[in-house]
Amino acid sequence: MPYWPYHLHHHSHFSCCHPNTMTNLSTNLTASLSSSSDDLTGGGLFSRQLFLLKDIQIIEILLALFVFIAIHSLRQKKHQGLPVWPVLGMLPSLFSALRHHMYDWITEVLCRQNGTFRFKGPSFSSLNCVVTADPRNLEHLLKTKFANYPKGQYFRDTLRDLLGGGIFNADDETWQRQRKTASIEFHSARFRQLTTESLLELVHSRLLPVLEEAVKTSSSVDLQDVLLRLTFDNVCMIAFGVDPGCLSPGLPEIPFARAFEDATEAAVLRFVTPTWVWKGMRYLDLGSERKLRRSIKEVDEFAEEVIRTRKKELAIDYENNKKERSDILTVFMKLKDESGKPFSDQFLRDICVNFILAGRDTSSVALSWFFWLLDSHPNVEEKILAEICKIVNGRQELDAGTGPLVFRPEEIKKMEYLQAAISEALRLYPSVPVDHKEVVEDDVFPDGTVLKKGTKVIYAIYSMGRMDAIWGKDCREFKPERWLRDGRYMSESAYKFTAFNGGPRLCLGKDFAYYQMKFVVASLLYRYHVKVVKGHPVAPKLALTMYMKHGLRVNLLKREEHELQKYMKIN
Ligand code: HEM
Repeated sequence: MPYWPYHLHHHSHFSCCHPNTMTNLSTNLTASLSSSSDDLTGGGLFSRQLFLLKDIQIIEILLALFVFIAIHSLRQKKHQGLPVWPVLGMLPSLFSALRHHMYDWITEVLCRQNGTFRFKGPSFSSLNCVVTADPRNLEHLLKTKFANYPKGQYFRDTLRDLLGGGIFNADDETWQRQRKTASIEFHSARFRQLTTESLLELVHSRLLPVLEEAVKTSSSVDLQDVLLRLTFDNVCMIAFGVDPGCLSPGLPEIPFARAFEDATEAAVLRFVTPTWVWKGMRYLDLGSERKLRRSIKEVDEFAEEVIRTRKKELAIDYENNKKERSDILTVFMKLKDESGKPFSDQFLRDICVNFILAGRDTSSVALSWFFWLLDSHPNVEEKILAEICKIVNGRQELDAGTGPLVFRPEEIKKMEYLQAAISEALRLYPSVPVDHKEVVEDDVFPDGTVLKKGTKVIYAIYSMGRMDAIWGKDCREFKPERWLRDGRYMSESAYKFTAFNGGPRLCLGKDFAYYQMKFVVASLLYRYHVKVVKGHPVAPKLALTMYMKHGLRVNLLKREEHELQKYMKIN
C-alpha cells in the first residue's frame, strides 16, 4: 500500500501537500505537459490544455485523497494508544522508547490500554505481537490453555544453534521428558545436598575471601560481576559437576564462561534482526553470526570434553562401586531414551547448556537489584539484620561455635523477612523481564483479545510489578511488608507474581534460587554493609535477563561486633 512518508522521503517535490505549492506544481506540470503533447500531436492547443488541466486536477484530487486517508488512518491508530506508521508500524515509537527505558515505555502503554495491547511491527520483520500484563490472560496461557501456547517454532529456530533440543527450547514430548526427569532430580535429597554443599564451598572459600580482599585494599568492587561469577560456577557444578573457577582471587577470565556469554549475547541479537538478514549473515559467516558460531564451538568443545571424561569416570566408578555423583549430566547419562538407548552426546550437551543458561545469571542479577534497593532503604536492611541476628542468637544458646559463622539450611528457611525482601526486589526487577509464547489455534483471551493462530504473545513480567490494578497504588515502592501476614511470608499467585513463570513450566530452580539468594545475602550482610558508590549509573540492559547495564559498583564496610550486638539485644 502506498503511503505518504515514503513519498516525502523519495521525491524532491515532497511539499505537494501544501496548497500553494500544489498550485505551482500543477502550473509547471501543465506547462511542461502541454508543450510536450503539442510537439507530439500538433493538435488544438485550447482543447488539449483543457484536457490536461482535468488530468492534473484528477492527480491533485487523488493526492489529496491519499494524504487524507493516510493522516486519517494515522490518527485512528493513535486512538488505540500508539501511532502506526505505514511499513514501519509502531517501530518509531519503540525506537524512541529505546533511548529512555523500554520496559517503562511498555508499562506505560499497558497501563493506558488496560493491560493488553497489539504491537504492530514493520512489515519486513517478525515483531508483530500481542503484549499482555493481565493476570487473567497469564493464567489462561500458562496454565488453562497451556497446550495452545508453546514457545513455538520462531523461538526454537532462533535459538536452535545454541540451545538445540534442551528444556528451554523444547515443547511437547521433548520438553516433557526432560522436565519429568529433572523435576524428580531437583526434588531429591541427593540434589539438595549437592546444591547446599557446593554453595557453601563457593561462598565461604571464594566469595567472602574475594570481598575481604576488597575491604583490606579499600577498593570498590563490581558486585554484579562477582555475583555472576558465583552463580556461573555454582550452576556448572550442578549441571556438569565441574567447577570452572570464575570466582577466584584476581577474578580471572575463563574461556568457557566468556564463550557462553558471547554466545548468548550474539543469539539474542537475532530477535531484533529480520530472520532473512541473520540467516544470510550466518550463511556468509559475518558479524555477530561469526561470533556466535565461534563461541558455540568453544562451548561445545568444553561440553564434549566433560562428557568424555565423565563417561570414563562412570565406567571406573561402576567397577569400583564408588559414591554416585548427582549432577544433571550424570543423572541423564544413566537414563535411556524411549527406544531404550542411552542419550546421544549431543542431547546431553543440550541439556547441560540449557541448565547453565537457566541458572547462570538469574539469581545474580536479582541480587544486584536487591542490594541496590537496600542501599536506599536502610530500614529494610535493619529488619533483615534483626532477623538474622535473632537466628544467630538462638543458635549461640545451643552451641557456641568457634569457627566462622556458617548458616545452616534450616536457619535460612526461617528467614521469612529476607524472603519477603528478595521477592519484593524480584517483583520490581524480575530477572526475566518479558517472556514469549506462540498461539497454536485461534483463541480469545479472558480480557476479550482475539488471537489468530501463529500470533506471538509477549507477557510483560516487569510491567506487572508496576500496575496499580495488580498491586495497588503503592506498587512502585519497595515494601517487603506487602508479602507478610502476621509476620509470616505469604507467597502470591504465579499469575500475579510471574518472576518464576507459572503453570507446568514454572521455574524448576525456584526453591534452590531462593535458598541460594538468601544464603548469599545473609552471609554477606552479617559481615558487611554494602554501600553503592555515589553517582554510580543504574539502568537495565536490554537482554534476555535484566542485567544492570553498568554493573553495580559498591564499597564494603566491615560490620563491627558492637553493631551486631545491638541487633542481638533488640531480639
Ligand atoms: C532468581 C532466580 C531465577 C528466576 C527469576 C528464574 C526465572 C525463570 C523463568 C521466568 C523461567 C521460564 C522461562 C521460560 O520458559 O521462558 C524459568 C525456567 C527455568 N528455570 Fe529458572 N529462574 C531462576 C533461577 C533458576 C535456577 C538457579 C535454576 C537452576 C539451577 C533454574 C532453572 C530453570 C529451568 C530448568 C527452567 C525451565 C523450566 C521449563 O521450561 O520447564 N532457574 N526460570
